[in-house]
Amino acid sequence: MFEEVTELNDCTVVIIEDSPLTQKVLTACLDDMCTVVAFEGAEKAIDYIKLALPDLILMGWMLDGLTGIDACKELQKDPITAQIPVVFVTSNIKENQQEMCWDVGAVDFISKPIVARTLVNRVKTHLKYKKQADQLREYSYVDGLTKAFNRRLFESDLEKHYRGAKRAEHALSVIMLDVDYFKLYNDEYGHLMGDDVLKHVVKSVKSHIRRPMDAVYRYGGEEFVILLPSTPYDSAIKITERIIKHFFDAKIEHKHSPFNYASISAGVATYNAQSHHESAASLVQQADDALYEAKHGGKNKVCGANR
Ligand SMILES: Nc1nc2c(ncn2[C@@H]2O[C@H](COP(=O)(O)OP(=O)(O)OP(=O)(O)O)[C@@H](O)[C@H]2O)c(=O)[nH]1
Repeated sequence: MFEEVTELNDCTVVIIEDSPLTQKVLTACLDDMCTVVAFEGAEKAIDYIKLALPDLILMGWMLDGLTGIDACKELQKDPITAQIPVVFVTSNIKENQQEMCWDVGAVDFISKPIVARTLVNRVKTHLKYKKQADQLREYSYVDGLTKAFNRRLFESDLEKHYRGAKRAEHALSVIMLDVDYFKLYNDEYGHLMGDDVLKHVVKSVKSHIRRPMDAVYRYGGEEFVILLPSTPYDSAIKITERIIKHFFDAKIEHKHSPFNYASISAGVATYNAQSHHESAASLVQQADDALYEAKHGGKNKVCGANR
């Protein structure tokens, strides 16, 4: 099931260590294998980790500012950074201190003085595990045919982004997309060609959503949903218009469509501080209602719920 993990040079290891000498030794041992970024203090390191999402953290026990234990607790609070394995680099810590490390999510220890070969092999093993875990997560959340994310991930991302939008008073736009006259397309050109059309929907979407948090999910058979966090209604409408145009401009022959080519319709709904959505589900329902309007108002177009 796994592709064998052989290349580690696209991995990043963050070292958080207040001793410049230990930092130097760790970096020198690892930087032939992967990218290494070193910090003396935990606060700056945490800011970097939240943005860069490295593959492994080598954590000192005492650091400038927060302790290694405090830094781990901070990383555990965020479900995304909590997934990054942490290895403590320590000299003779007591049993109860080791317990504290396990309690805050450490996956291993490396003892000082550093033995280069042990360090390299341990780091290699943890990086391989991390890559395999990432692959597995991806397989379980990605639709095999279209490579969009699947419905299961959509439900959890929707809830997460909806809560985030409410808390931060940001906008959250939801776009429902559906292929027009798709039953007729399948009947005329066959299921395999139909599958290619679905792949093309995702390609069109992916070429127009660029922010790291934007994502497209396969919602059902020929229906897709896009989540655009921190994206106001007008921008979501513009992006959707571009996606619809990009898809149509591929000129995929469809002789049973009045447009002669395959097309998609879309509905947009946006949560913002002024809108009245009781739940994330009601936001999706609004986008779905807008999609229904687009379908019944001629197709190959977008309708919005927040006009
Ligand atoms: N090729 C292919 N077809 C699929 C897949 N999943 C669903 N479908 C087909 O999508 C079609 C959806 O048909 P309808 O719901 O009637 O929608 P439609 O024909 O597009 O009609 P409108 O949406 O009103 O334009 C059905 O024929 C399904 O078999 C898939 O994975 N691959």
